[in-house]
Amino acid sequence: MRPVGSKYLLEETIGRGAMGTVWRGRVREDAGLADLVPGQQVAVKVLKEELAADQDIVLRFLRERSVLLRLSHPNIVRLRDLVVEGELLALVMDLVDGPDLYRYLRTNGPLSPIAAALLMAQIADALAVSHADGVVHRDLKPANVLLASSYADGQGEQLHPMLTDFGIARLADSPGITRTSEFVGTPAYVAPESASGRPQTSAVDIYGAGIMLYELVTGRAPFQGDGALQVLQAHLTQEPPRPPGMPEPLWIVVERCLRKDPAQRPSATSLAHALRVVAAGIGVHAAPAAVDAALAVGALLVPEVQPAEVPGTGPGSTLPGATQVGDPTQPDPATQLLTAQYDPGAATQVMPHGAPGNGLGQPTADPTRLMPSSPGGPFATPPSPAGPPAPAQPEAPHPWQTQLRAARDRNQQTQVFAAEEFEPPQPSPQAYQGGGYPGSGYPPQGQPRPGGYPPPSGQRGPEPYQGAQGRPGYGRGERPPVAPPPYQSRRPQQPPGPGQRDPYAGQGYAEPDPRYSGEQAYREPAQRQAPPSAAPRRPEPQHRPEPPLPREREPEPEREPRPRREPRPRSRNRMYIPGLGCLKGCLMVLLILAVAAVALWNFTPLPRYWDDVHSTFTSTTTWISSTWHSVTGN
Ligand SMILES: Nc1ncnc2c1ncn2[C@@H]1O[C@H](COP(=O)(O)OP(=O)(O)OP(=O)(O)O)[C@@H](O)[C@H]1O
Repeated sequence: MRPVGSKYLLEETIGRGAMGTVWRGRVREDAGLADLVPGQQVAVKVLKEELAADQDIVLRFLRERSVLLRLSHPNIVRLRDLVVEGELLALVMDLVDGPDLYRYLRTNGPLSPIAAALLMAQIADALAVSHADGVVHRDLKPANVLLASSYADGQGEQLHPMLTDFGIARLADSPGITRTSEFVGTPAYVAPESASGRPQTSAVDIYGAGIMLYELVTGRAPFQGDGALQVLQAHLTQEPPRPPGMPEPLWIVVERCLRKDPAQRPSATSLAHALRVVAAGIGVHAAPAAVDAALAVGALLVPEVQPAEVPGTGPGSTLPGATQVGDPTQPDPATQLLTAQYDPGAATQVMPHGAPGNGLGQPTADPTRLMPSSPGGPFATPPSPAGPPAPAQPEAPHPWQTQLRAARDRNQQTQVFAAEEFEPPQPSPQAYQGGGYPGSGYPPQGQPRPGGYPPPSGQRGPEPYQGAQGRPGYGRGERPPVAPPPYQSRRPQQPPGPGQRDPYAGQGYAEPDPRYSGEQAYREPAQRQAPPSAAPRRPEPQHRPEPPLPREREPEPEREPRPRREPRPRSRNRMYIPGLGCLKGCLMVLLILAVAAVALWNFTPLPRYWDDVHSTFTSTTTWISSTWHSVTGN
């Protein structure tokens, strides 16, 4: 075990991201902390050494310490401590026992519109609190939403979304790491103003929430592209396509969140409220008033009066000579980057705003130098559009690369890797062909990914990460199996019986069957197992119980028509007589019985026994008749 500061011990790696390595750790017995118990498990994010070695980041880390530490909300992963020790910079936070939303979606497929709305409403709650405190997340994406297991009486396991990585994007936003022409973010979720170097406000988080909402329901982000810059350009120039099957009220919310003009996006508070109204009004059992309220949701989406600003962004960061997207005098960046591959699930990137002529409004920055990537990878340098190619120079390693290499050589325990080493394994688009979401890599709704998390909570066996044991042996890409949450649930067919309370009446989502717990309660009756005698309980529920987020009832999947039965092939025997098969069998049985009878009669003492029985019978009847005659006298 490795000490971090004087208060924590690192036990093992949980996962790795772009900014550092996340460890499962423990509070030391002699730590003497007010709000953490000795021995309590924590998650410790050890930032990469180059971040820790950056004076500017350390200063910002310390300056923002108090605001980040006081961010407290049931849907925010609580930051407990910031440790600065020599060249080590670490964030200590609550350990969350569950998968992140990105992994969850990849395993279980998209959510129903109601479940997605209710989940995002909770994320919007978290954003409302942080925006009120002046903290903009700036890197909203499913990988930054952790799903904590919680146990509520009679409801089994539920997954509770918690937003993490507040302030991290800002830490990486240091001149030592990024240049004025770069930003931190994940291309699929980046707001147009971030992509083009305009001032950023809390509205960038609302944009990220809109992208996430779209993705939760459809399984794919609205703006796609082969290269990162293509995706960024799509954010700037394309309108999001309305996905088929998305309920009108939910689409109204998504569309408003994805407005190019940040001033037209709703505040986090109004977004949370609107999403709950939508969730209540789009279910199959929604009351007419709830349906009407959901259709009028547009009126609830009011912009923030004074949005929190992201310091250091804005006109100052747009350097002279920058070109704008859509500038007809400049070559199209998309065509420059057609060969670059783009991974929508990739980790947070430090991205260039653009090279001359890339149309993204920023001057030269060699993308390959920022986050070292494999040749032809996400940030491969586009071919220079203008002038003859410069003579090939052996490329000097970027300071980051040098530092990373040195860090790896120096320190085996706190592992620091180059970005390309963290790439999570991506399912091939073919993996789920034949259903689901083309190109998303997600399995079809409700269908677990091969080798994914095993269903359901009732069948979940003892797991190595339960209770105080933590999650030994699981790194990024090796998260322990987690049962699907009630988001996957279905509404039971029967209404609640007499005297049974319907806890979800009027909310448009399912009533659980009280005889069952957890996911079982929301299954179709035919799919349920026998009711358990008692719902298993965890000794210490970690989070406040949330109402389950069941799926609305989905239409029965269309059954494939039965293949026409081929007529039975006729016997090749031309003398075929219908029914003879049966007759033959009967005759054969009779023959066997006859042979057996003859054999019995001839080769066993049966005839003798028969004679004995016969004579006994005859003498008995003779005796009975003579006795009768003597009694009656005739
Ligand atoms: N508080 C926590 N409790 C439990 N697991 C965590 C916690 N924070 C992060 N993790 C896990 O650690 C892994 C790495 O997280 P990290 O935030 O570093 O990377 P990321 O979010 O996947 O990528 P990025 O760096 O781009 O944000 C993820 O699998 C995440 O689920």
